[in-house]
Amino acid sequence: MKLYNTLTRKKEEFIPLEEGKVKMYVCGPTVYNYFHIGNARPFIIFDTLRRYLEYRGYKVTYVQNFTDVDDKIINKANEEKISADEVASKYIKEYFIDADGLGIKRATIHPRVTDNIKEIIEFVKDLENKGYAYVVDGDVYFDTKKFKDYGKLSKQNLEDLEAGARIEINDKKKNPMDFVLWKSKKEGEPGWNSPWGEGRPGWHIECSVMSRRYLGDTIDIHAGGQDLTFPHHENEIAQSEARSGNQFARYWLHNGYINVNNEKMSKSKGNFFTVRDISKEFDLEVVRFFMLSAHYKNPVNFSDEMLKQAGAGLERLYNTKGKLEFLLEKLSGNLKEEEKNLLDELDKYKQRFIESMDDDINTADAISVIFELARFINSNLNEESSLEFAKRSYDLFVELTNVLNIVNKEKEEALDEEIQNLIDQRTKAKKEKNFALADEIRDRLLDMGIVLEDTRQGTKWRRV
Ligand SMILES: Nc1ncnc2c1ncn2[C@@H]1O[C@H](COP(=O)(O)OP(=O)(O)OP(=O)(O)O)[C@@H](O)[C@H]1O
Ligand SMILES: [Zn+2]
Repeated sequence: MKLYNTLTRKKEEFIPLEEGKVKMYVCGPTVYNYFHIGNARPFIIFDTLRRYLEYRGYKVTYVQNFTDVDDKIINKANEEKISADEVASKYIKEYFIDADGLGIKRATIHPRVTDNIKEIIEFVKDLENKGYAYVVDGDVYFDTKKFKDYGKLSKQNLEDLEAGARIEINDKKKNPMDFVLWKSKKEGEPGWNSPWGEGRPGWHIECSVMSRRYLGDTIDIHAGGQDLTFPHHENEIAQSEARSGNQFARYWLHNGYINVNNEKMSKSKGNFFTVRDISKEFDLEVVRFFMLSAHYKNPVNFSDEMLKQAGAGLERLYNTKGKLEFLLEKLSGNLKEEEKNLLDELDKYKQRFIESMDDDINTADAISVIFELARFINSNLNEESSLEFAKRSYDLFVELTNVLNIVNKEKEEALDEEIQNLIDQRTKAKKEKNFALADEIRDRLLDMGIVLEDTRQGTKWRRV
């Protein structure tokens, strides 16, 4: 399997450190609000990578953190006159409601920063002892000049970074690119005792610490949105590698942006849609399907129209599954002679699906293969087929859709009453010579798996 590694700017063969096992860390949400469709992208994409790795037989340990101490959380707590911990706990609960709706599997561990303060202090202390950190008035900074590889992920050297940086004036830092590891406590903020006085951790240190605590000094995959490459991930590398002397993460994966009118969806710009709001109008499985329909590195423009299209595509796959389930109940018998060649064709879909996913988790191509499989099933399976062939087709369809965790909800069958109602509308339309409407209703019924037969006694129907 190949993955595009931001560190080398190349698609590389994925070889885990330990055979058969994958250690993976994904930067999680800052919990002060419902998360938006842009934030949902890394959660869905890297959940899919994890599911695919598991499908290929790896044992995956998957860590996704919650940033539960941060300026934005503190501001929200002060606005609402509750504690930062209450804000974070509320939105962690809400996170899981939306993540479940999106079909995102729980991480092996979902650590919170505030449960790791002791480990963070120890880590910062180590950096200080090794000469990579300095203290000014109770703040601790990382000394970027001391870490010779600084800039290796974002491929910029320190001088260029400094020249291009629009960094706030801060007289306490020795160099503009230095970043805070520990911040002294200010009025109205939560704080913990430390060797440098009361304070709280900076942002970047949490991921270095939690990744090390739960996965070890060197991990296989570290992932997040493209905006995290610099400075967040660059700083994580500096902290972790300065401390351990070993490589931190071997494969760095970054997803592209979800945009609105070609601008990154973000909380600060206000151009965002929360998953919670979208869930009032769409089944969240449609959002998952929409995300997986594009390659994860490509930018994607988000709109209602795109979601509707994704919904229609998903519906087609449900219809194929419905047809297969119907046939499984009806058919009998072993493979027929003429079906033997078709079995080879079935297997080709599986191979092509695997090839697509092996190519830097190309879910867009993998979904195209599933659509082709659906077309194959629709044209090669009917009431004359054998049960065995229907079963093989069904098993493959379910196997592939399960890897992406799509098309696996129980859909209610269209009710007879609803069908009769549509047939009556069509009969009326035909009487009124509105043939376009009549045809439209017939096609709609066909999409629901219902075939009409006009007889002298009136219109009869049956399931496909
Ligand atoms: N528009 C977007 N498209 C794709 N990924 C995004 C987008 N916005 C944020 N992300 C990713 O979402 C994840 C969660 O990050 P976090 O909760 O810190 O959001 P954020 O970066 O504060 O969001 P915002 O940019 O809206 O303030 C990160 O991996 C981040 O890179
Ligand atoms: Zn992180």
